[in-house]
Amino acid sequence: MVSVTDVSLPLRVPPLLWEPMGILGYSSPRFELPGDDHDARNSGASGDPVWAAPQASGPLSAIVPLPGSKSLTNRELVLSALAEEPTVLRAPLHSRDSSLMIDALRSLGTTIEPTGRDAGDGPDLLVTPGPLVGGVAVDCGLAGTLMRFGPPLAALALGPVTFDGDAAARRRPMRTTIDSLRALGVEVVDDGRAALPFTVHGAGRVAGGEVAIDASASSQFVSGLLLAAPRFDEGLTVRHAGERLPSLPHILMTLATLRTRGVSAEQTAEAEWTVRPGPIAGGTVDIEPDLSNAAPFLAAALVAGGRVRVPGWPTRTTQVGDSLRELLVQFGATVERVGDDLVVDGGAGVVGGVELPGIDLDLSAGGELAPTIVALAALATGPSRITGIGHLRGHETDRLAALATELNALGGRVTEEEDGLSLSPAPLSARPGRPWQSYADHRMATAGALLGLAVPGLEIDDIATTAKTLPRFPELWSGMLSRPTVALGI
Ligand SMILES: O=C(O)C1=C[C@@H](OP(=O)(O)O)[C@@H](O)[C@H](O)C1
Ligand SMILES: C=C(OP(=O)(O)O)C(=O)O
Repeated sequence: MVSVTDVSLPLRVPPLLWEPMGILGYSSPRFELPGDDHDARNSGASGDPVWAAPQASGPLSAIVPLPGSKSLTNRELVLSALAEEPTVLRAPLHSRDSSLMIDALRSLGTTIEPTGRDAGDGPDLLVTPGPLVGGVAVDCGLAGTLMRFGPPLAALALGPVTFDGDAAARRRPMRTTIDSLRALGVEVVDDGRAALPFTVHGAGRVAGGEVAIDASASSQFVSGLLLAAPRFDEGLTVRHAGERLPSLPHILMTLATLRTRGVSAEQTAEAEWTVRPGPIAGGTVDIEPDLSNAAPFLAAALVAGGRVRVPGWPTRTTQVGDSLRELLVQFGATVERVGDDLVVDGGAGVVGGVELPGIDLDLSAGGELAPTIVALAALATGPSRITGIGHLRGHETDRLAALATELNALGGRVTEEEDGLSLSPAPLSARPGRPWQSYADHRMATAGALLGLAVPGLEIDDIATTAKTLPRFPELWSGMLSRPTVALGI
């Protein structure tokens, strides 16, 4: 759980000592491949070298420490910018998505500086709110959290704020953000496509009140409004009127982060949430490790066999990644807590002859886990059906099409349905010269790496795209595969 406590804030650090877009090396979605023993040859769709997905040489015995949650980091950055006092974010995520959020908030008038501590994945951050100013352009990259959380905050700025992003970001659904702001009296100018790019003309205040929206394409439409709502004159009640609502845990996470900072934020009906106006506290906020990014690593135990341990698994959390504890059991894993850590044991694993069962699963609550779960289902010996994930067509890429295309290119038998995917068992094999395509989607890239444990010769076109939420993915992945058993003692 995040916690807010009063601390004495550290001294300001000169900004030049730390520049997230420079020194940490994720100013673009590409970054240099870390030195490991996997060949980089041929060329992927991005023009970068392909990454030869490593196979496991034996059962795993790995401890994989994961950096901070994307969803918590970007919520806490927004709340810190809107707070009445400074906040220290401890162990935040440093990745492309969080870096873009930091840049956006800085340009809007927030001061964000590193503090002393860096446990290896980047420094803690001191966020000092300032008056929100317009006249700026925000690059959302491909970050859903920025394109949906940024505009309601920009409505509180004085002046125009233009939002744009990657080519793929211009295809992501934005209509509900635009329509809801207009319904609240905020001027938004777009080119008629109800997509990026568009401009929010902030008037320095938003009256708030009530708004009915269709959040069936993304829960982030709800979260974005709720995060800014304490600063609206009357607060806000958001009512979802669409036929389905994906990713409910992420809305509950939003309410929890608001409440932890002293804001009244409640679910007031089945699909209705109310945030009352009031000050947002600062203090110190601890960011949990990203449990959704744990998915491919923990699932690796089921494929390669052996045990994978993720340190610092929270005992109570709003992260949907916590549901991996049940999901992986459905595939036959043993999952246990050891102290503060989570350990997944996959026995001999697929490569050791274990047959994974097929599954029938509604994943609407945890769509961001789908690429990992679908990859496991593709290795199962029984048929699977994964439903409730139609909204994944509006994620980083159309994930249903991408998963079906890439798995079928390996010989899989995957069918796209309106609301999900069905899979029939089939042997998978890599086709020389035809790497697994990531479609600029970090979770497609990690799903490919997971399959590569069991599919000899599999190459990934663009492993660097994992920098969206986990810049050290290739390094962590090869570390997981190479560490000696005894030294780790698990
Ligand atoms: O609010 C958030 O932090 C998120 C909400 C979800 O979005 P959708 O509701 O669009 O699936 C999730 O998939 C995404 O990775 C992060
Ligand atoms: C859907 C995802 O990201 P975003 O926050 O960009 O929507 C994701 O990380 O799986």
